[in-house]
Amino acid sequence: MAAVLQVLPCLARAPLRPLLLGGAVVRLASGMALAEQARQLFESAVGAVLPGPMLHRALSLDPGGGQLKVRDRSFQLRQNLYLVGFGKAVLGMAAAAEELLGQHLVQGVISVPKGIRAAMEHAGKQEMLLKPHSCVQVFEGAEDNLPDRDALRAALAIRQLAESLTADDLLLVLISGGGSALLPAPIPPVTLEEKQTLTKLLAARGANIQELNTIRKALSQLKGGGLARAAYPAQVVSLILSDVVGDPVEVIASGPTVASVHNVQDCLHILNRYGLRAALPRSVKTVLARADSDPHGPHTCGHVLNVIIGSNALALAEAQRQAEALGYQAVVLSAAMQGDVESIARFYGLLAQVAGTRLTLAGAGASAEEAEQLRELAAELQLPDLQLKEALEAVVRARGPVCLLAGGEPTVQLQGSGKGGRNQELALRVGVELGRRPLGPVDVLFLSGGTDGQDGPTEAAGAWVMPELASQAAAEGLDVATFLSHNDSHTFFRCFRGGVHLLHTGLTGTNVMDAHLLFLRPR
Ligand SMILES: Nc1ncnc2c1ncn2[C@@H]1O[C@H](COP(=O)(O)OP(=O)(O)OP(=O)(O)O)[C@@H](O)[C@H]1O
Ligand SMILES: O=C(O)[C@H](O)CO
Repeated sequence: MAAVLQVLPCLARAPLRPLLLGGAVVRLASGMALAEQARQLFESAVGAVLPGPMLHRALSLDPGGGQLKVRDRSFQLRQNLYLVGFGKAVLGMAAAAEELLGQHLVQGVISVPKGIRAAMEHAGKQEMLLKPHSCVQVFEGAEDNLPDRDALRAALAIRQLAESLTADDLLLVLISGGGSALLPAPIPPVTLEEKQTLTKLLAARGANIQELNTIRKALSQLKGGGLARAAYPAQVVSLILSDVVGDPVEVIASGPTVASVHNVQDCLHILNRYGLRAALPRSVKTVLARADSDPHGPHTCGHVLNVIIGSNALALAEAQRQAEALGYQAVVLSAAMQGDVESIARFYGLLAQVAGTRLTLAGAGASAEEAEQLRELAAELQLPDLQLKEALEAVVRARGPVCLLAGGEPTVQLQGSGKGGRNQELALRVGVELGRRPLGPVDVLFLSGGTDGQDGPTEAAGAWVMPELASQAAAEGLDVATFLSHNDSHTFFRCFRGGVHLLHTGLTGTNVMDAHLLFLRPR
């Protein structure tokens, strides 16, 4: 994420509104190009979870300025407000907090990705930057999302500030995705390098974020509630931007203000599962053995208020509202899209086929076989919040344009050395799926984008596709299957039709995983 130096101003556009002409709502859905609408809805999703709007929704000062309200809780302010933060979106969150809290803020320390201030400055995103003489100290580190010496220095400064607080103080903690790598404080004798190696090995062997962060918590002074313990007896309010499916506060950034419920057995199971138990460094074994005999048991965090202030579901809800304003029948399918990218692509292909047929033939038992395949695949994917039945019912009722929205984080098993990201790979695969299925007399478009504005190590946020993709590509001499076999989706989209299918937003300053938009418009 840190490598991108360009942020386009398009995300600052006003929210979409239906046009009012002579009192009548002009249904833009019938006129505006689908691709442009898709881009705008994606931007509206991201706009709902930008640091400024999020912080303003979560925090308010009473008119006298003596009380800080966080949701339904009030905190007395008397030169006792401190701030720490860590994560990819925390620079903008801290800037918004500083703007809102003004001189009430006594001191702060944040840990953010390397190069992020320069990137935001370069893009003219002043609202993502702290004021020139800010009381918040900024550390940049964790290049490539890996803990490093700079991030360690930041973590120690954060710990020092937390430990200096008293029972009269209030600590505001800003947390977003990428926070784990930006807050490394291994328990001695574990070294930073040992922690780095173990994390890399677990990730490379396919450990999911829950497993990875369980291990990180066991080896860290600040994760798994450690930061909250360091700040005790001060009150702690954590404002959390979720980048994990289901918004589990104990997993996001490894839950530094949430008491850990895992024990050493959980860690050993995970290390066993990935064949890492036998080769553990002595230091790691020592720390795990010590934790096992910890007479205090799990620590509580009664002095902490953890609040999710931004999530994928929130972003999708805003895009849904805007789609409805454009005249679409809009349904959120799921904010927990997880699984192999190939299966997810097949899911969207089948969904477009079933929905397309129902939309144009009004149900009537059409595409029963595909509907069954779709249900089976949905069951296999085990998406906890999937609203498939509701979405298909809405399609039958619609008799007009439909927008199905979803979000989450599919997985790509990297096989080739190509350039791409999970959104571009998903879009490309969905393009192929759409091309090989009968969809009926309906225009279909699928867009997939990373809400942080950077999909994998590319400068694009994602891409959009239509059913004609594979045939148009072939006419240009591009073989989609070859690009896919090398995970080379970005190279494909750069070549295909001069790159017009790429979604470019630049770094957005937020991150709530990915958004998927499927449009069906009867011709
Ligand atoms: N060539 C490629 N093709 C497809 N996916 C890729 C490719 N290279 C990397 N990826 C995927 O990109 C992801 C890493 O990129 P990125 O930094 O955007 O994701 P992330 O670490 O989950 O961070 P964030 O949550 O901020 O998006 C991984 O899921 C990885 O599998
Ligand atoms: O930092 C982390 O642990 C991941 O981004 C999940 O929040």
